[in-house]
Amino acid sequence: MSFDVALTLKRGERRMDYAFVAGAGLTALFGPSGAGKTSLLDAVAGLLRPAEGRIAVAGATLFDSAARIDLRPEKRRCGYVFQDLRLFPHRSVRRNLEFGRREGSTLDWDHTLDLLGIAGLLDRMPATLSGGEAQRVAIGRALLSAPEFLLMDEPLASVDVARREDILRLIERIRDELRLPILYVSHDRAEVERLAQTIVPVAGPGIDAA
Ligand SMILES: Nc1ncnc2c1ncn2[C@@H]1O[C@H](COP(=O)(O)OP(=O)(O)OP(=O)(O)O)[C@@H](O)[C@H]1O
Repeated sequence: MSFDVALTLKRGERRMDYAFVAGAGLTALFGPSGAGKTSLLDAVAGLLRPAEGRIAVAGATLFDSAARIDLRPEKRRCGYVFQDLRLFPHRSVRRNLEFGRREGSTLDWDHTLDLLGIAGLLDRMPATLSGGEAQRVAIGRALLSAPEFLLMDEPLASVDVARREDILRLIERIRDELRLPILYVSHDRAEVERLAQTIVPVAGPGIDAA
């Protein structure tokens, strides 16, 4: 199993329940705005503590309330591509990529730059990048941390229509060549149907309340 999740998150007054298992490849969390997709990625990354439940990725238990397991974020070995990218604005692309870099990555530095087509951007500052370029740098930073799996939150959100296809193909290559399990958030059905081996509908708290 790539992802084996059964848990409850509480945010304010809201309670969100998730339960799914997924095999190899890309698993898409699909649902409307506010349904709780980003909250789940944060929980898998170890940035948001579940009220209860269990999270296992590729056979490793990251969180299990019953067994009192709660690995620290840096022990979870995930590459997280945030929805807002979170590149460091005062650091060059090179220094952004070096941050969190870890030896043992499936791809070395040169191959990563090559795969992403970002070798020519190393001396640029994030504010000077287009949406698509910034997205590729954020994906590069995640890959260079030698992750065991990837979390990607709406990676096409800040990419203009003309560059969408490039990023879609890139994500397909990461999925097929690196074979990392990917948990991917989107609210676009066509995108999800193209990319995902497993689709997990996230209905959100509105359904619970009904
Ligand atoms: N820091 C927070 N404190 C309290 N409630 C929060 C917090 N962040 C999110 N929420 C609530 O949790 C619920 C799920 O939010 P979340 O961001 O996970 O949804 P989402 O499906 O990722 O939405 P979107 O597609 O708009 O990013 C929402 O009702 C939201 O208002």
